[in-house]
Amino acid sequence: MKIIEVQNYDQMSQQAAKIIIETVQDRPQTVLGLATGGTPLGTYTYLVRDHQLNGTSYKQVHTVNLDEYVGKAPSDEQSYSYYMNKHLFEPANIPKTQTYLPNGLAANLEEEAERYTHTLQSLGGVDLQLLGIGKNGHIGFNEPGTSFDSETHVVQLTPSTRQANAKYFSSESEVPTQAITLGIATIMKAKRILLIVSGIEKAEILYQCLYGQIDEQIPASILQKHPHVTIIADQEALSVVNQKAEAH
Ligand SMILES: N[C@@H]1[C@@H](O)[C@H](O)[C@@H](COP(=O)(O)O)O[C@@H]1O
Repeated sequence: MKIIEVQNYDQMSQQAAKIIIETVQDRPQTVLGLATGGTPLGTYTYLVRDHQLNGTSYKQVHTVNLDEYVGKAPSDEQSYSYYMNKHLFEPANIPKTQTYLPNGLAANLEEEAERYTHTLQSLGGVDLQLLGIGKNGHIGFNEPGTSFDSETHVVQLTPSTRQANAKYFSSESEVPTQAITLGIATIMKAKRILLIVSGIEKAEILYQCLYGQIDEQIPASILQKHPHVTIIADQEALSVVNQKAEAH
């Protein structure tokens, strides 16, 4: 795993955007795996800025998102679909027909999860997967205890995740209780993974993910086994890693 330490959130966002831009310029038909949450927002801002200033084209790119809340329509401001359209797809002019998210309104959620797996396969898999990490070590919406062999599936969100994500809703009770997410095995099939981490509240879990036991209780710990992971983390997020390194 390659760890790039940066000073702060802005530098993390800039560096992550640089890697994505280079990947797309190098291979315009790249399949990008994308994430939501607060962490990637700055990265998307830099991608959009570069698109506007330098004209990097996303016309041939396909995007596959990690997850979507069950019960949220794309027109709903709290859906991940709405978030992606607003922060990246529209301002970077990515053709809508080439962007994919699970359908959180599907009548049969299990079938939708399977359909999403097929979509991903038909695209030939993800070339570069952007990932954030939840405070409990989740990736996508794969909560602690999820099998490392899991493919795309429907999940019950844990109280801690619903609490952490409540800041994007008017109250915690508004946070959906279920989501559809790419599984851990699905995420691990990406050719390259770019994990971005910022802030002191992720410092302990980042340490455990990078140097702790590979354990299903800490979903992101599986990344230790991926052959091509780059982690861009700021000083706060790396503070526990650095403290422990000094102590040795
Ligand atoms: N499903 C998303 C994850 O993909 C994301 O990594 C996590 C962390 O969010 P934040 O970046 O806001 O800390 O939030 C959600 O649960």
